[in-house]
Amino acid sequence: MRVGVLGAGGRVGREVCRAVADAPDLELVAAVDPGMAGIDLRQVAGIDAPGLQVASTIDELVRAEAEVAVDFTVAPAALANLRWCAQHGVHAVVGTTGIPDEAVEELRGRFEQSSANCVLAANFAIGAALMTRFCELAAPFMDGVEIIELHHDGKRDAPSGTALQTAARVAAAREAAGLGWPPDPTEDLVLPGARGGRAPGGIRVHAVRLPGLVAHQEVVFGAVGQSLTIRHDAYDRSSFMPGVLLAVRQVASRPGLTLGLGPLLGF
Ligand SMILES: NC(=O)C1=CN([C@@H]2O[C@H](COP(=O)(O)OP(=O)(O)OC[C@H]3O[C@@H](n4cnc5c(N)ncnc54)[C@H](OP(=O)(O)O)[C@@H]3O)[C@@H](O)[C@H]2O)C=CC1
Ligand SMILES: O=C(O)C1=N[C@H](C(=O)O)C[C@H](O)C1
Repeated sequence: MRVGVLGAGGRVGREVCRAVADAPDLELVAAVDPGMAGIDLRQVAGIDAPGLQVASTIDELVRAEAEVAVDFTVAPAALANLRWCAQHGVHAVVGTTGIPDEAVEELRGRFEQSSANCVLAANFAIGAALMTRFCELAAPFMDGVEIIELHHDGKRDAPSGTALQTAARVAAAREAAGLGWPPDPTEDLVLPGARGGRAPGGIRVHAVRLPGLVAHQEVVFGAVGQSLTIRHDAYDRSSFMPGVLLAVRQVASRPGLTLGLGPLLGF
């Protein structure tokens, strides 16, 4: 499988370049990142990729005959890249967050019409996919729930894509169980924002940004006399790579657009 990485100079993109280059069944054929165009990939990602320079535009994927594009960029760029992939018949594995729901639906239509497929997941860490699944299981049995996500201080979007996905799945599980929005008893909001943002389904989301953190999330459920906390910690960006490689290997056999890692893991 010939793979091109979009956002190759970023925190996650560099890790993806290394993971693809190390995988015996995959070939790293292109690396795109406009801000680092022309720089040798050995310098950018610290891997042995003789002759591979960072390219400035996605058109490099055509020249390099890439079969799969892996996108870890920023939402507006990812949206343009994915439209390009659907149009040019290049499969896409996407981890970029912050793409609005309506745009995801537009992309679903485009990939349904395309010879290429797309796997889009807000979190490629297998532990994070399990966290979301465990939250769905807990949701019908607990009265209240709030999400606290904690990330490094270089993160551009808030709240995280993982938190929004978790909120959506927990809200759907609550609704299926006949539960409404979680109770919110605050009467006097002394400091605006103190109760976080309210995701669809009424679930409160709190975003923490601090140096030293990587990617962490706590989902706290409450019921009379008890609480249940489900937490996932990514201490290193290598944690996302098994999921990314799984998606790269499976994307050609999953028609249309697949949302989340769950379907690839069998849940
Ligand atoms: N799904 C998952 O498992 C995970 C998802 N993420 C998400 O991935 C995304 C990237 O995160 P991270 O690596 O930390 O961010 P970075 O800012 O470190 O990396 C993004 C890179 O993409 C580059 N870029 C911008 N526009 C383009 C373009 N059109 N083509 C190619 N490259 C482009 C940026 O360049 P410049 O800086 O010059 O703009 C930057 O080098 C975020 O949305 C984040 O939330 C992160 C971790 C895991
Ligand atoms: O920007 C990050 O770092 C991460 N982004 C993703 C998100 O927004 O959920 C996944 C993970 O939390 C790391």
